[in-house]
Amino acid sequence: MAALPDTYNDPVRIAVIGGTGLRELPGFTQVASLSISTPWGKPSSPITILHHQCSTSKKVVAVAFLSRHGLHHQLAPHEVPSRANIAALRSIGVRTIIAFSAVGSLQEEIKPRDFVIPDQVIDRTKGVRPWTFFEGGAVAHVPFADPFDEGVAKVVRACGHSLEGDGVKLHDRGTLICMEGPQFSTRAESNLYRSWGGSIINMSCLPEAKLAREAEIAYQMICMSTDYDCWHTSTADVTVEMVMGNMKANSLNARRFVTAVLDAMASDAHSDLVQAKHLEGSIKFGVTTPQTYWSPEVRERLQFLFPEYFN
Ligand SMILES: CSC[C@H]1O[C@H](OP(=O)(O)O)[C@H](O)[C@@H]1O
Ligand SMILES: Nc1ncnc2[nH]cnc12
Repeated sequence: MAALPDTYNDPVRIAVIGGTGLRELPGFTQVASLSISTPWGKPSSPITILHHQCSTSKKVVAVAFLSRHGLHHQLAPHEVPSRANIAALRSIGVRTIIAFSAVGSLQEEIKPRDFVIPDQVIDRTKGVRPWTFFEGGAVAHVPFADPFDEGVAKVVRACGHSLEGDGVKLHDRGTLICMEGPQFSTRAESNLYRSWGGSIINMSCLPEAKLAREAEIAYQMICMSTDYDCWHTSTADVTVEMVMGNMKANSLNARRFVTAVLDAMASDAHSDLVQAKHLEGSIKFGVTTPQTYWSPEVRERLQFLFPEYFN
């Protein structure tokens, strides 16, 4: 097969970040494979540009796909270069990210293979992952009270519900615990998270969601439950085999879900949402360090991220 072009000229507004068990999106036409370098290094994988034909309008939209843990799942959660991933996606025009994640369930009613659209996160990472673009001489603070994008979430929930009864069960909201890993939780931790009101647990929402917010990108995670972690008294404790087994068994539904979301997002009615017009400009007012005090390195980094704001 001929190698794919390594350039793509039009801006790509929507990206899918695939996680465990979703390393590619089969069924979409691959039109380019981009190797992008950023001031924060290289992303987890080449960014594949896919053409997706919307099933209703027949319109063709370009979608970027990035594999969070690398093409061969060689990056542990704390090794994922999230700053490079988000910066590379923004540099090709991305303003909306649909991020996919395999999660453990912390609640009886969220059964393995159910989908959850989280609306809150509790940060249990340990400060070992770089988590901001704004450091080393340029300080910024962005609101993060609602870590996911409610506008995108609404569309995603409607798509999930449209597939219900067809093997898909969807929970509209939930509090996601993002733990450090790579080891799974102890039983005491799992029970603690339940007592905090946690619904699901993973190792990869943060800092991805924080960096997306800093980059003015609308971000929503679609989670698929693969296990009951280790709190449940009548099911076996989580193992990788269990996670992979449920992911594989339900991969068709995961792909149908993502396809339905891309179809919906492609509609003209969602054009402003996909371009994250509602987030545009927020960083301009979030930076507290006047540009005159920026070092050349800081300027170069922030110009890469926001060429339209800082020159
Ligand atoms: C292989 S089990 C733990 C692993 O699965 C999840 O990955 P992702 O969120 O990328 O789907 C979890 O966050 C851990 O990284
Ligand atoms: N139980 C669990 N804990 C953390 N991350 C997970 N990903 C899938 N299952 C998980």
